[in-house]
Amino acid sequence: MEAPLYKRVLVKVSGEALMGPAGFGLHQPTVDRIAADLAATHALGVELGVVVGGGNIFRGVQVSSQGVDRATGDYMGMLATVMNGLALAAAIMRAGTQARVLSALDMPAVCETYTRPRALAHLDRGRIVLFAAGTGNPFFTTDTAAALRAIETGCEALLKATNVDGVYTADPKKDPSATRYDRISHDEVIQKDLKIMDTAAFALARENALPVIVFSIHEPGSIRAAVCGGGRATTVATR
Ligand SMILES: Nc1ncnc2c1ncn2[C@@H]1O[C@H](COP(=O)(O)OP(=O)(O)O)[C@@H](O)[C@H]1O
Ligand SMILES: O=c1ccn([C@@H]2O[C@H](COP(=O)(O)OP(=O)(O)O)[C@@H](O)[C@H]2O)c(=O)[nH]1
Repeated sequence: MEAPLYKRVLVKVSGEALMGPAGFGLHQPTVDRIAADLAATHALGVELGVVVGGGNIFRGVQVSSQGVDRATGDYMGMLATVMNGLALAAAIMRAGTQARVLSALDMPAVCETYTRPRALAHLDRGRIVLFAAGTGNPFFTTDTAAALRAIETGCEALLKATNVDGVYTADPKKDPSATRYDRISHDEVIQKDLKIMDTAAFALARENALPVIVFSIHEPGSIRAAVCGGGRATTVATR
């Protein structure tokens, strides 16, 4: 029986992870697979917060190049994360685990508004908490939201479930000779400008000694494996 290394973690699920092979929007079998992995991780007794991205639907920078101002584009991006949060929460509940969506932007007819005490109360009661609408501010990313919520809610690690199986010496999609780190410090990631998460997110993680585990979401069961210290991943931590 695998044993979890952590009592409470924050999982960052990118919007793109939810589109699967579809190329845009939500691919329901992929959403269900990720929801099942989250539910199985929760069943190990781990308290789970999840920050969902929105890149499968909308990114602020895309429209800002087409004439919509950046802040407005970013609010549209944050709304996309709320849609993803609702879809993922519904899938988690279908998998038999309680889940709640807390949005950084007030939309009481749709879901609860994020407050730290509310999030902590849900986590204490064993519900998976989905943090939507990023930080609630334009010019930020959901990676920064993930680091922020992880620290605010006392998570022991940030699990970044992404397209690649770890942090490389360079972007592996552009440089085939790039090699993967098993372990690296926050300092080194920032100094070498390794673009797996934005610098604001890594700086926040470094200041608060929050380990970041980077692994591929395409591998079935990878969230559960990462929580148990298994699978292929890079650990970013203070040396
Ligand atoms: N040094 C690096 N190591 C690993 N991946 C990198 C690196 N630099 C850039 N990348 C790219 O970062 C991408 C993951 O970041 P991003 O697309 O922002 O993730 P997400 O959408 O999961 O938040 C990978 O697909 C990879 O191509
Ligand atoms: O705190 C935040 C988080 C997100 N966004 C907007 O929401 C979009 C979707 O988030 P992100 O690109 O981080 O999603 P992911 O890459 O994880 O799918 C971003 O492009 C931004 O436009 C924002 O303005 N503030």
